[in-house]
Amino acid sequence: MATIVNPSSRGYTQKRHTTDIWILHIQLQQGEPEEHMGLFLPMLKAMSFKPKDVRLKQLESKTSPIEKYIYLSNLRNSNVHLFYRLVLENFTTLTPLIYTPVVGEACLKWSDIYQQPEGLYLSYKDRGSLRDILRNWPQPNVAMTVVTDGSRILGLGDLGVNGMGIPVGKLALYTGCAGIRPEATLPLTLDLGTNNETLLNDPLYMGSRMKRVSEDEERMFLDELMVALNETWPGIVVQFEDFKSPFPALERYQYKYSCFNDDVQGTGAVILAGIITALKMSGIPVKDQRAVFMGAGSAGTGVAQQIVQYFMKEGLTEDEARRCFWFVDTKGLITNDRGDKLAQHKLYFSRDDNSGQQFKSLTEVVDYVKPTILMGLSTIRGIFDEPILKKMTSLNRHPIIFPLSNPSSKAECTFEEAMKFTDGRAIFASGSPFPTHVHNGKVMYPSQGNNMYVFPGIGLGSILCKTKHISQEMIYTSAVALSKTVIPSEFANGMLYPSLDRIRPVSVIVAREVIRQAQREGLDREPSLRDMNDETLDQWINEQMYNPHKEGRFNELERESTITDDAEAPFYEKERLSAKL
Ligand SMILES: NC(=O)c1ccc[n+]([C@@H]2O[C@H](COP(=O)([O-])OP(=O)(O)OC[C@H]3O[C@@H](n4cnc5c(N)ncnc54)[C@H](O)[C@@H]3O)[C@@H](O)[C@H]2O)c1
Ligand SMILES: O=C(O)C[C@H](O)C(=O)O
Ligand SMILES: [Mg+2]
Repeated sequence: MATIVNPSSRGYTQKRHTTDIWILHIQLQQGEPEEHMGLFLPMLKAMSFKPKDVRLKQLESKTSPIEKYIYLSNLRNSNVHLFYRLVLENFTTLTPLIYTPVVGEACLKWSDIYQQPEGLYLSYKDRGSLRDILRNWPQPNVAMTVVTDGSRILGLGDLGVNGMGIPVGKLALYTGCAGIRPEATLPLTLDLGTNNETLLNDPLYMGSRMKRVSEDEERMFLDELMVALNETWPGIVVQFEDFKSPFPALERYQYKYSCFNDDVQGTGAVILAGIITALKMSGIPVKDQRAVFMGAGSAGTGVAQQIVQYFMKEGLTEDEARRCFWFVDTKGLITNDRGDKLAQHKLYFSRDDNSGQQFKSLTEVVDYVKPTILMGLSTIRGIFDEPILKKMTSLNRHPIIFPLSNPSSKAECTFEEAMKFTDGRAIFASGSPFPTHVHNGKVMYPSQGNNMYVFPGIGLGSILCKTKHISQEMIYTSAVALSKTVIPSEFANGMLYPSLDRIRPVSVIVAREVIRQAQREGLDREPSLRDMNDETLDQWINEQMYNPHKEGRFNELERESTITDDAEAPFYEKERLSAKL
């Protein structure tokens, strides 16, 4: 039977061995039947052994996406560098498992699948002591936090503390995409109650069994939190995530602290970048664009505001730009004379040119507006149905169709539906990933307009230049920078975003442009970066980024360990590489 060479015989201390070899060894020791070891046999016979290969095989052997999610979470907790090495080497295939869509399922089941603490939960009872609690966090140098109150997790609604999957997942992308060191990230979930009855009645639910606190109470809690975070880790960048709208914290804090709301601003930036490229593809000038937005929440209005800014830079007046948008919410087209009191964030886009007519359904609105762009941020799966998509195709040579609701189960249409019902003519981007589709023998490539293209670079740039706050122009600049990263071959394939395989260099470009904009506005507090030209700055940014390939012990093991037929099994010592966290 094959056994594994004792690493000390190759000059390694046993301590250096990773958990991977231990797992293989235990399985062999237990005399697993050969058919069960099928996955491992070729590796055991191979001369060159790589822990990451074993991990990928083990991952493949998990049958359901949620098992894969749990497997990867455990790997991150037991061997953080190996986890990030795998992520970086297999970014396109692993991202859907560590983030959307599978993170949605993980959040739905969070209390059931809970394995270990992966972030900090602050509950309403903790108010008055937030600073002391933060000081107990074992990491001295936290630079970035993603914070949610779980009140609107993706398109899945109020999931209370089960929303922790989102800060954990987004921060994994910060590390993966932008090289923020894992120990410099703090996943933070506020337990301010939940209005989700299913959770309140679930004996396994880990959050407080109380209804959500009032808006005023939440605001006071956030006021204390922002002070506490900045006293504990001065200059920390705070990303607000998945708070139910209306969420006034952005207006309250954006000029006081280094913070941004990813659902409003990150979404706005990433979708603007996609729209800039989509307009080039469609060939229709800005002044002739008519965009119907299904869903008028934080993301929808955030996206439209960014596009307004772009249309103005392209020569429209603010009023002309604003009038390119029609919003639909649960009550139909948003108009001034609809008869209900509109939420503050909807007022700007409310129509006054409807001549008293009110339109309830999306179909009626599409017939009335004849849009060039259809944007979905409504959480209604399938609302972009066959008749709507066909209608868009009859109106446009290349209709721009963006079903952005997450996770995939909430998407307004799938890529396949979009291709089928527009005869392959749609210019498409979704929030969650979809597979390629063959239409009339031609492979069609979906674009994923996900915030992960911008928030890592926004965070990285903000941290590195020590910005005083994150301005609207810095966000806008990230969008323009992203739009310029699409290369001709991607454009030719109908892709609106760069390939995810290039996410690190793309994040460097976004970070650099965010820094440059902070410098233009005098917000930066790291003057040495001003003297660098772009090339030097890019190189410097790269040098600051966490690179799992250069970290620690397993790197040596990767290069040199082998498996032979007759050696002793290694000693296993559970060593938490993430112990710093
Ligand atoms: N880039 C991305 O991938 C990205 C980024 C942010 C948000 N999103 C997704 O966008 C969706 C919305 O996010 P949000 O922050 O705006 O949420 P939100 O709760 O603030 O807004 C949701 C909007 O949808 C509308 N809506 C809900 N049900 C409706 C119905 N039956 N008919 C018409 N309108 C309806 C609501 O009126 C509201 O205006 C979520 O699914 C989220 O995951 C995607
Ligand atoms: O950024 C994302 O991946 C998703 C977005 O924040 C969302 O809420 O759906
Ligand atoms: Mg979000």
